[in-house]
Amino acid sequence: MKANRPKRDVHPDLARERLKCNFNIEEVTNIIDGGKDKTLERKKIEDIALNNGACLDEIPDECLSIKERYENAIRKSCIYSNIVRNEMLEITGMENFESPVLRRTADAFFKDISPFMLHLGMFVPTLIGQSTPEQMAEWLPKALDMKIIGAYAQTELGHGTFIRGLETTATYDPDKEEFVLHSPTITSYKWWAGGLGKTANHCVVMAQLYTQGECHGTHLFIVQIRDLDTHMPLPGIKVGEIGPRMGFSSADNGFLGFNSFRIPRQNMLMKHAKVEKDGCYVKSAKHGKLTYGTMVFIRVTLVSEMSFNLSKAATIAIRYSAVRRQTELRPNEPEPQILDYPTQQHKLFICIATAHAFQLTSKWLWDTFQAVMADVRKGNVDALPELHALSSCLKAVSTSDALSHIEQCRFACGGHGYMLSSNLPFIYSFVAATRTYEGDYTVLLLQTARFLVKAWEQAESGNNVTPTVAYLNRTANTKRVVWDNTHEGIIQSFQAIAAGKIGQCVRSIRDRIKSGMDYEDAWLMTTVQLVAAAEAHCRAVLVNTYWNEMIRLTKSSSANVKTVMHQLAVLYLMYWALEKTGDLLKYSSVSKQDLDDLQRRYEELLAALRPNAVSLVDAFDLRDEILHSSLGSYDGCVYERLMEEAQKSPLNAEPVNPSFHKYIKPLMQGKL
Ligand SMILES: CCCCCCCCCCCCCCCCCCCCC/C=C/C(=O)SCCNC(=O)CCNC(=O)[C@H](O)C(C)(C)COP(=O)(O)OP(=O)(O)OC[C@H]1O[C@@H](n2cnc3c(N)ncnc32)[C@H](O)[C@@H]1OP(=O)(O)O
Ligand SMILES: Cc1cc2nc3c(=O)[nH]c(=O)nc-3n(C[C@H](O)[C@H](O)[C@H](O)COP(=O)(O)OP(=O)(O)OC[C@H]3O[C@@H](n4cnc5c(N)ncnc54)[C@H](O)[C@@H]3O)c2cc1C
Repeated sequence: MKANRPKRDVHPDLARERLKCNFNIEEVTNIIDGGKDKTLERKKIEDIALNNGACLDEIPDECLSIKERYENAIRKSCIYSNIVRNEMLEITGMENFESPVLRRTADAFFKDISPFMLHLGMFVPTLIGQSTPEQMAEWLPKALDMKIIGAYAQTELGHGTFIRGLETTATYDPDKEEFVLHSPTITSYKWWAGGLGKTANHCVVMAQLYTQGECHGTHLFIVQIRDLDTHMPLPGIKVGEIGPRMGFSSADNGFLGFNSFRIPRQNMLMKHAKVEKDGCYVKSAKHGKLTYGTMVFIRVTLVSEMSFNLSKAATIAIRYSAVRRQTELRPNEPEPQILDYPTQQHKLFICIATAHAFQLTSKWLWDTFQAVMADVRKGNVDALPELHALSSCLKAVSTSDALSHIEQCRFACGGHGYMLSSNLPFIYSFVAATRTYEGDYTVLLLQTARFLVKAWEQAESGNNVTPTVAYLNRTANTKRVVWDNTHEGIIQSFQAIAAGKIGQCVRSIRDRIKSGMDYEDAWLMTTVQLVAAAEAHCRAVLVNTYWNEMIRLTKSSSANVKTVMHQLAVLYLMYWALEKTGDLLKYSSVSKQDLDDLQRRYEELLAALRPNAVSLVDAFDLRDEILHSSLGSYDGCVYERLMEEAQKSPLNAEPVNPSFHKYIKPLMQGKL
């Protein structure tokens, strides 16, 4: 049911903030969306979804029981998927089913997450990326039409990171032309898959393939797990929900075990390898890791997902900071808006800049991904290692940075930021999971580090390396870069830090080998440094890409938009330079005086951005229905909304709670 919200006048402090804006908000929105057309398309889609849908709940999700929350999420998912199927995909085109607009609009329906998210987010992309044309023709239309609902079951109780260690087996039986899926141990039970517990009737399963007595490693299979009519688990399937967790509370993350469960041979996803009727294994892929393709795809999409989540948190915290007043600066003067405190600006303006940095970088990464995949389709897999290294580190660093900045947004809202009605705790717990899923932070940075060490050795011996590490050709044999406080200088310093750290890792590994260790131990002992080197490389990529994309995308912008976009990018460079002063001192010629100057310029930039702060978050163009926040709505009526939300607490349904008569009164009377 749709709840009606009273229309309120905009809070005078927010109204005054908007009058200070000196740039064209719509132009900035267009840059974020990827062009004027994209903004129009997004707005049209949002109108369709939000004018049709049951987006607001009478009772907040957090006041429902686990079961009620799930059932409500399913109800809304069905409404939303109908709108997606019947109206939105008409606009975006069927091939853009994963469009960020659909993801963004979904937030108006789900404060937390839809149990269908993994169907569209991973099941469908796996069908597209891993099926033969015949398999695609069989499964994809059913999946897009919601005739089947899928999950992605890879992780097991015993293994998430180490995919080669998965224990579920798929053994081919040539007599019946079937695979037999089996979970031999408790640790082999599939665990975590979103939507698997109660919602999905199909799933993609990763299992060790055995045929003709030989194990060929992990492969993907499509498996029906529930009856399409009764929804009962099929015989041989044990499936359920894994229990309450930190977030993801409206989705049914599931477990799944197989007891010699049979599926037809055609259910092995055979784009990159197949098993013939007689059991003969034939590999067609030119790269052994193409079955990991869905993970690479999601890692790429997560960078823009992080921008979106950060833009929500920044909008909430900045609007709140414009209406919140606290502490007299001088006796008898009005209390200032907390946004006037430079410490508050330091917490928050970096969130706006980072949302831009991730958004612009994510578009560039998406284009890179598309280009590499086009090459792969033609049989050229040369660029795959670089894409894997890039998507791994950008996923790791963007999720980790988004998480800590979102926490800063919560700190910036004081006690009220702790309220679920602010939505900051939901955003935080959603993003907290992204640092772990689709590859844990450390594990992915170590993947990037493998690539970097090889690239460093190439550059050291004078060979040209691939574009994202091309800076190694300039810096691999340089000791310290000369400090220069322009944007080019700061970007080069980040590259010098990365090169210096990678070089140090290579030397550590070599020294350890010289002292008698084997390569594996030398690598292991160096992993703390390797993670730091991969993070440094990622920061070098981020600052460079953000800067270049900002310049490219503002070429035809009006002067004030150019200025404000430039200011944000400079803020981003300076913030990270100041965060990494130890590294700068180690790998560049920066002096104490240079760092003091940088600090002063950073503080001046905070002050310069201050008048445009509210308009910069308005430019994210996040409708109240998407923000779900008592603190962040466009009108800024924070206190009215907090009070309104408080009334919805189930504890306020009755003036006296029965526990008073049952426990407190007897306690007071000494009768307990
Ligand atoms: C209509 C309905 C509407 C309903 C409403 C919903 C609306 C929503 C709509 C929008 C949809 C959009 C959704 C977007 C949001 C998405 C949200 C998604 C939520 C996701 C939830 C989570 C899911 C999961 O977590 S799935 C499980 C993921 N698991 C992992 O990531 C595991 C991590 N581990 C690994 O990746 C590997 O094990 C690894 C890489 C660590 C090691 O692998 P290995 O096999 O052991 O390899 P190794 O020996 O170390 O390396 C050998 C060699 O191979 C290279 N390598 C490894 N991986 C790759 C790769 N992927 N590509 C290329 N190369 C690779 C590696 O680098 C080595 O190279 P060399 O050094 O050269 O030897
Ligand atoms: C909300 C949520 C949703 C999920 N959804 C799905 C889903 O839909 N489908 C699915 O298949 N999976 C899903 N997952 C599982 C997820 O992909 C895994 O949890 C993730 O890949 C991490 O693996 P793990 O849990 O085995 O952690 P572990 O690998 O056990 O990590 C534990 C710690 O060990 C460290 N570590 C592990 N290996 C190494 C190493 N080689 N070197 C250094 N340190 C190491 C890690 O850094 C980490 O600190 C989901 C998880 C979450 C939290």
